[in-house]
Amino acid sequence: MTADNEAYFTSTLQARCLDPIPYAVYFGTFAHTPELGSLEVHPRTAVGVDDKGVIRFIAKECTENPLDLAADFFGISRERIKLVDMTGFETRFFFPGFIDTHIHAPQYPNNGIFGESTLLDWLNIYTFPLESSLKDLAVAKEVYSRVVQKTLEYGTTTAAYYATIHTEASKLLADTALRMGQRALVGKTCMNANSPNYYRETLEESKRGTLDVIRYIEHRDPSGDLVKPILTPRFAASCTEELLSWLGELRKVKGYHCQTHLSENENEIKWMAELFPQYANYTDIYYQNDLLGPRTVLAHCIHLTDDEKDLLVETKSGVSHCPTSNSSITSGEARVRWLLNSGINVSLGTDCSGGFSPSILEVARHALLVSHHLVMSTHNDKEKLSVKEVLYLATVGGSKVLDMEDKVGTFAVGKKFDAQLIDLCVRGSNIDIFDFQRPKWGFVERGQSEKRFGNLICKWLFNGDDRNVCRVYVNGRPVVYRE
Ligand SMILES: Nc1nc2[nH]cnc2c(=O)[nH]1
Ligand SMILES: [Zn+2]
Repeated sequence: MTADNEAYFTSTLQARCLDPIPYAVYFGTFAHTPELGSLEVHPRTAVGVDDKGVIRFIAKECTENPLDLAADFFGISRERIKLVDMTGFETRFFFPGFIDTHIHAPQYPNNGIFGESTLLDWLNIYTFPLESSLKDLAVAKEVYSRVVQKTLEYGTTTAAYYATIHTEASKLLADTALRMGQRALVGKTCMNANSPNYYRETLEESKRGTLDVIRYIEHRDPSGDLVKPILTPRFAASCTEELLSWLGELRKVKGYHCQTHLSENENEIKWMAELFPQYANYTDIYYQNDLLGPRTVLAHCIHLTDDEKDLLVETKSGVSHCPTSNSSITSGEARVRWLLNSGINVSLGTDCSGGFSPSILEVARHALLVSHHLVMSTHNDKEKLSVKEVLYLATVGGSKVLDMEDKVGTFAVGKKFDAQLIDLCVRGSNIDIFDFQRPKWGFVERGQSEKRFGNLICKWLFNGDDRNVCRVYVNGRPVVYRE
């Protein structure tokens, strides 16, 4: 740990990860997607959250005073419980926080800057020069605080981040997530081959840096409740076989999370075959080096063969679908339905800055549109993803891929309160709700809520943005608070 890092952390004693969590009861409309293709909407619902940020009770269509209910349940006085009552706002609803399973924090300044490039030239022209500049901790501090703040404002409560090859700057990213209260997996990117001289490490530096960052994160958040390390070989091409197998061994022995890229671009796949001729295919490189498993996140997976898909099924590896990036740098259209039907967990990633948007809501929208494009070429209507399905990928899908299904993704007793409060009618909103479209909850018959609210959720998916995010909670703590 450097003096710089220590000062950064302790200078912010208001670090949100250290704030006490209030006992609270949230009262209003709750929506979530517990199963693929389902949407549940529960008006007048009280959700009680304890001082560990855990949801302890859910009272649907509650007619009691929620504070009395919570005081009884927790066995403490009403004064010690925070009431967040949104029942007076019929166009507001709580939704589970979004989970971004693939984002390159250091690339955030390049969002929207990719020209006409495709993956391999994009890396050399735009990406490596920017990433290498984060060796400077002042640059890293600015970039990381802005990307964490921005993703929180878009409702991302959990993110799996790639940092750079730099050890100290990677630690700073973990500190930034902790300080701002975002749930995160943070990985020091490993690159000891086929990378420019100005942005490459030796095998020894990569191993030492990886262990150093893991130890640092585990020291900062010993329970791993908020921030955890993740092994991050950039992609097979940027690592020697020796580094891949060392990381694979570490993963197998210690059970760490792991993230990398797979089958994104056709030229990339050809390059892998040239670099690793002894392996059956691209996926086999990771398979034989023990990098696949239920805590492994594979970004893209666009051009997989049946054999490769079978390796993901066998190892229970998860996929991060990144449709914004795949359209921007012309990588292709991932066959999400095929992956889901094979039993593979699929989630969504912004892939900033291959993708131009930090918003998982926008990525969900693109996932739906890309699935329509797939139908236009395959003429198989079953490829289409619905609004409910892409919202599932944005929440529950992410929780499964990151092995956090017991913790986040839906509102359920025993899970953490990671949530966003959405207001469809906020001033300046991009969404226009007409009077005849308002939910008018007082007149909704039991069991009709989803029908009444479903179209509003569609309007949110297609036209919503950060202006509609009034509040964001992670682990029961408010981390974004507007008005
Ligand atoms: N989209 C994307 N693909 C990669 N493959 C290797 N590195 C990267 C990266 O930074 N972004
Ligand atoms: Zn990526």
